Amino acid sequence: MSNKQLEPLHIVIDFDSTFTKVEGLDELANIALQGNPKQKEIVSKIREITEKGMSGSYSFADSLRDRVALLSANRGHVDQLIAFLKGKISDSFNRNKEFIQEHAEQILIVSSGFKDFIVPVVQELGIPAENVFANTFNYDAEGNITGYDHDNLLSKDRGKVSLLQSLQLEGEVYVIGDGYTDYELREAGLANKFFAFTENVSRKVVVEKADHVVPSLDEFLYINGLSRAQSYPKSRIKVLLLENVHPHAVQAFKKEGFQVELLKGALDEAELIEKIKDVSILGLRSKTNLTKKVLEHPNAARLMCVGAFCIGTNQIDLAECENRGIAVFNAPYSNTRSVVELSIGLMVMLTRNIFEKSTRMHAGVWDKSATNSYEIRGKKLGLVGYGNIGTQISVIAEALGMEVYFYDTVDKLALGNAKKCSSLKELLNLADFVSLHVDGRKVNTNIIGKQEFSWMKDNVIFLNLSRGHVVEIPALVEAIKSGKVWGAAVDVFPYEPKTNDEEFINELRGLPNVILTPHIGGSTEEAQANIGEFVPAKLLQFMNNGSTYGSVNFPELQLPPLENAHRLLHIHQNVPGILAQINNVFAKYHVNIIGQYLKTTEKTGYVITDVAKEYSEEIVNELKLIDNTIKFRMLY
Ligand SMILES: NC(=O)c1ccc[n+]([C@@H]2O[C@H](COP(=O)([O-])OP(=O)(O)OC[C@H]3O[C@@H](n4cnc5c(N)ncnc54)[C@H](O)[C@@H]3O)[C@@H](O)[C@H]2O)c1
Ligand SMILES: O=C(O)CC[C@@H](O)C(=O)O
Repeated sequence: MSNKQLEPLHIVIDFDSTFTKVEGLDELANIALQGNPKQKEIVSKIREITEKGMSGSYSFADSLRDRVALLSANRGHVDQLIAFLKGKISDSFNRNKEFIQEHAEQILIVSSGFKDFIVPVVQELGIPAENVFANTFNYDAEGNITGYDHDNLLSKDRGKVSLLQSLQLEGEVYVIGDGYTDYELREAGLANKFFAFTENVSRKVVVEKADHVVPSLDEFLYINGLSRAQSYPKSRIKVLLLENVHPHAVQAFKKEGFQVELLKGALDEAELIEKIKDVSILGLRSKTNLTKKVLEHPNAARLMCVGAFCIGTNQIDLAECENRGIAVFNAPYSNTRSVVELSIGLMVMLTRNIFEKSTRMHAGVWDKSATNSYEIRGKKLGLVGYGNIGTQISVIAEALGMEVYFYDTVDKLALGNAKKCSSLKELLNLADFVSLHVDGRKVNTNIIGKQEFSWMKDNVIFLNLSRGHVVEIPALVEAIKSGKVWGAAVDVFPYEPKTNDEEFINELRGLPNVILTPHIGGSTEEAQANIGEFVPAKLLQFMNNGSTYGSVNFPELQLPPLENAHRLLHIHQNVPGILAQINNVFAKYHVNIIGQYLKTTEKTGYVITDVAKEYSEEIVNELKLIDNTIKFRMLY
């Protein structure tokens, strides 16, 4: 990436809420007032004054005077603040440390905050103390802050303007900041451009005045053609997260600078077509269907990868995603344990008829009796589907003294003393408990219907925590009403409400000894937090270095980190000769290949090439023009 000549350029950067994520004085008050019963009140007063000053609705000099008067801080507090602020440097500044260090001489920190804490923090990224222009505190002999230097230009109204006038900088001056006082430099004709920095805070009055709004330092560097950590600023890449995925996921993407939108509920097809416009990364759970119709809509043209924040991926048209070069990832075992625990608990609740007893107790009925209450110990558990969940239930159920049998369409290793059945009928014939744990492929629709219920023992206990369409609901209702099924627990349904505001309508409502749960088998704090970390990590690996390890629809490649090279990712239809064509392009332009990786599925090929040379547009264009190319992208 060519680096624009910086020689005649000065970059003036604000400190509070720009270089760091927070306002230094607010945080100093927070530290100094620890243990003070009025801490909250005073800190919020200081915050209020800061905000008024920053948005230009209060004289700066008055705001500084009022805030320092409320502080009650000393040198020790300033030291604590420095340590705190070092951990609060804005993510995009940390990411671009190399640029900052390299051009430190041309970067000026101009702040109405205090050198006392600003200097040690900006020095972390290599900016020298003499390039920091800010106020200074006065201290008494005990080290208490007694005030500040009122002669300092930066303590006065329009202080930044006066300071810059006095500096008489030569060449272009670009100002990056989040406050109105930063914009004033442009207004006064002292800066050629003002960049409103919105990574930490966005103020309407400031944004409206800006030449450019930059959600990160990467964006500033990109706009100005300067060297940077991200080849294409992530603030330009949209991430859409649906169905209230865990906040960890939002943080993971925000930390890297992506533009993230989180929606609470699921979306139907039409809504998704609308919202997917310009989205590159999509996160969803079990209730949003990513269909062919959505994928082929021009709005979905930028989609690069999809994260299912759950185990099941039946809601996603995986084949169509593959055709379009979109890699799909899921969390294959982050909520397994939660489903297992609930299944075991439900079996106990059902055999003791606990829910009915509890409901009657709430109505004042004391019915102490052992009639129709049983232990699960010694009973036969029949597991349909012996995958991650089925096998874990098998182990725990056996530890509780159950006899475990299973049926799986694939030949599976029996754990412990579990016994394999050779047909579904054999399993259903012998089990006292039947629990379904098959995956949600279409072919599994209605695998349990009238006939299968007829094969079950009388008074069977039946559980479905897998997928709703796997069971024919009218047949289950019939089996419950006829007494064939003595108790049932159902967590998943052929149709599930999109949000918590929609009514749950199903024929199973109101039946005796039937526990209904709103698809919460995997909904524990632990599982959701795990998923919220696991899935973004996969998506970020794909975005940042091209790895597809763990993808459910894509050639899987685990790639080494990219060091001092460009990485070119070529996704194509799996037809003969593509690799040769790619390499012919490199040979034609005398580009030396440092590393090359290829993986294919029946339909798709994925070639990753690491090259040392500066890339040229011609190479990129020729690679894109190779017949049968689906997608092409470049990483540093
Ligand atoms: N209720 C919830 O909140 C919740 C949470 C997590 C997972 N799930 C669902 O639980 C199910 C199981 O999850 P998992 O992680 O164990 O999946 P898995 O893929 O590890 O296991 C599924 C097993 O079912 C077997 N199978 C598929 N079709 C079958 C059939 N017709 N008959 C017998 N065996 C069959 C497969 O061979 C596989 O061994 C999935 O449908 C998943 O979506 C539900
Ligand atoms: O959380 C969800 O929406 C789905 C949970 C579960 O069914 C899964 O597939 O992991």
